[in-house]
Amino acid sequence: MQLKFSKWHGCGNDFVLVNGFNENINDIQEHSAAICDRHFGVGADGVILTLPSKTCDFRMQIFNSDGTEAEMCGNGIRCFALDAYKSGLTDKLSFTVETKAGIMRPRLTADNKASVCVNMGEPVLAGEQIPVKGCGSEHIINKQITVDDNQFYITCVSMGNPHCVIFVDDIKKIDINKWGPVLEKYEIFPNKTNVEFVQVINRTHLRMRVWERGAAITLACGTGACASLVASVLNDLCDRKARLELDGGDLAIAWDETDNNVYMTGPAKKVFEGIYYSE
Ligand SMILES: N[C@H](CCC[C@H](N)C(=O)O)C(=O)O
Repeated sequence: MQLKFSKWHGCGNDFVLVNGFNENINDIQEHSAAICDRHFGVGADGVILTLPSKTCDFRMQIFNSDGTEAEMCGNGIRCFALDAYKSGLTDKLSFTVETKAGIMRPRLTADNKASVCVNMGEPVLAGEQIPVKGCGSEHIINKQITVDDNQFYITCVSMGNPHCVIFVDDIKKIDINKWGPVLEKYEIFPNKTNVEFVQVINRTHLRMRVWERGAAITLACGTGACASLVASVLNDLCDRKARLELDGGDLAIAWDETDNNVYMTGPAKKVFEGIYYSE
């Protein structure tokens, strides 16, 4: 297989983007883990496909570096949108993208600097829809769980993909490599979950680190930043608009009170193009 791709990142969360209009992408999911391998492949947190859609301007598919398909990717869709515009697939500055998490609406800034605002839709809070087992339609806000004799207080939010948000006093003291995988696969999460650890700096500044479902620690997670903002508002720890400071950069997240949609604004950067060869 030969595959033309472009390599992008959003706050250091990096992706191999493949244009499904031109490339043969039939069995790409089974190759996605190999493509993402940082020694034997291109190296990335995920593979993102740009595809036609019957209902929207485009369709986006996202595969994690372990080969699993996710419903949505916040950093990825900013890269997706800027790539679609810069590669001439569209001349529109705002358009619709069909995803497994619903229709997303990226908007590019007129002077085409590499900042993209995305309407990420409404957060889902009912336990059974996130999903979190055994909670019915209850919202999971600051709920105590005990995992391997350790207590955690979790707030769960879906942005189309599941997130478990945990507030900590000092982000530097959390062993994410230990607790991330344990919580990702914890029994109450039937589809597993992304895990965000959040330190509240003040009511308009959150510091977040993430263990991503299917990708382990990444430098940033856009859907996770949205979920972290929503969880912080639900716990009255921050305002509805805040700076999310991630390992790889900052995102501006706002949960609009009038339309209940979450808006994410942040950078997207193209690093290189190439051809991937697989035996
Ligand atoms: N690992 C995530 C998908 C990528 C999301 C993240 N990279 C983002 O920017 O939102 C999941 O399985 O739900």
